[in-house]
Amino acid sequence: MEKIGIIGSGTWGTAIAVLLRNNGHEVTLWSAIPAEIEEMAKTRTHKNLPGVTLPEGIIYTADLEEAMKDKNLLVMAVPSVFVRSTAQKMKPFCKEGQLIVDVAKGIEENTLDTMTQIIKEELPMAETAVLSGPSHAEEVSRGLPTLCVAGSRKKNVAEYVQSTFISPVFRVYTSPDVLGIETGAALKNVVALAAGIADGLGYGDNAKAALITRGMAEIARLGIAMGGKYQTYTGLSGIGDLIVTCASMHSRNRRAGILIGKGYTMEEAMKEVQMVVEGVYSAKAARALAKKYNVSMPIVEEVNQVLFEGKPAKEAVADLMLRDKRIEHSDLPWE
Ligand SMILES: NC(=O)C1=CN([C@@H]2O[C@H](COP(=O)(O)OP(=O)(O)OC[C@H]3O[C@@H](n4cnc5c(N)ncnc54)[C@H](O)[C@@H]3O)[C@@H](O)[C@H]2O)C=CC1
Ligand SMILES: O=C(CO)COP(=O)(O)O
Repeated sequence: MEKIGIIGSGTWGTAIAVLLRNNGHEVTLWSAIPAEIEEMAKTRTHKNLPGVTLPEGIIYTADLEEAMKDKNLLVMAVPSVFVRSTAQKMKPFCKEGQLIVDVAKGIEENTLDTMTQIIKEELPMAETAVLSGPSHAEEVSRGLPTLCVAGSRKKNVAEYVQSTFISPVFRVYTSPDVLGIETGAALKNVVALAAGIADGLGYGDNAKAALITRGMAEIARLGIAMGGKYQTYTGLSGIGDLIVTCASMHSRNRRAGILIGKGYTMEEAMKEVQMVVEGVYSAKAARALAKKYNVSMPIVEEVNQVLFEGKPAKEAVADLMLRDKRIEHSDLPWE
């Protein structure tokens, strides 16, 4: 049995608490918002996970020291925009070699840092890892079969995360490609906004499949330029997560996109979804990274124009359709 502190009690932190508690670990769940965690402790439910009763024995706290004290593993589960400020608050309680597994998916807008890079900057004494893949909280919290990948540069760390999280309903692979996992995780949210917008416009399944495929090409192009590995983008944290986020009714990014496609502004859509829409924050970072690495990302560019420059969604799709004629990438030379 491991002692685990989960930093963040949104839907994902809570679903992970359910998984890890059912795996027999001692689980402490922390929230920055005392009223939120008190309500969860009282009702053993989460407002955005209807029908799920939280298992017995989870410890609920708004005290960061309590959440971190004597823990074998911490899970960073706050939305990406709060990862830096939360890591700063964790500093006084963070011991040498403390393992922190990031599960937040994003790239910081002003620094272009990934989540484990932020954690390392703020908590240099910590050991970091990442857990990612197609894993909606709504399904994980109900014990539905899910597969993820645990990433660390160190094999023993990745394998420790794997053995802590793995269960008959949650299969975990390992990978040394932390950057590939983190870039796939953050960038798929931007493409999922585009997929949602296409749904909101009433465009069909062909358009969806095209966005997933060409979106993956953009993600892999940028990720590989940054140092990620091709195979990672064909794996669970790449195409796997992109598919589920573009297709699932649970996806916050897709749902926000649908509303935008129907004519809502970005702000109205985010308000309506009520949970974090990470793609909105990662979109600007993705555009900046595309520029920095001189990589073509037309879908990311159009999403930015729709979100932040008032471009009508229909016009964005038309502009994607009317781009210059291209070859689909192939290693096979022409005859
Ligand atoms: N929900 C899901 O199915 C999955 C989410 N993720 C990732 O997990 C991260 C968290 O997402 P969700 O749990 O869905 O978010 P959520 O929208 O359900 O929860 C947001 C939480 O943010 C917390 N919060 C508010 N202000 C804060 C502050 N100042 N400092 C720290 N925390 C604060 C609140 O406790 C709130 O519960 C995101 O990066 C998301 O991409 C990853 C995989 C699955
Ligand atoms: O990352 C996720 C599933 O793997 C969650 O995606 P959304 O934030 O779009 O719901």
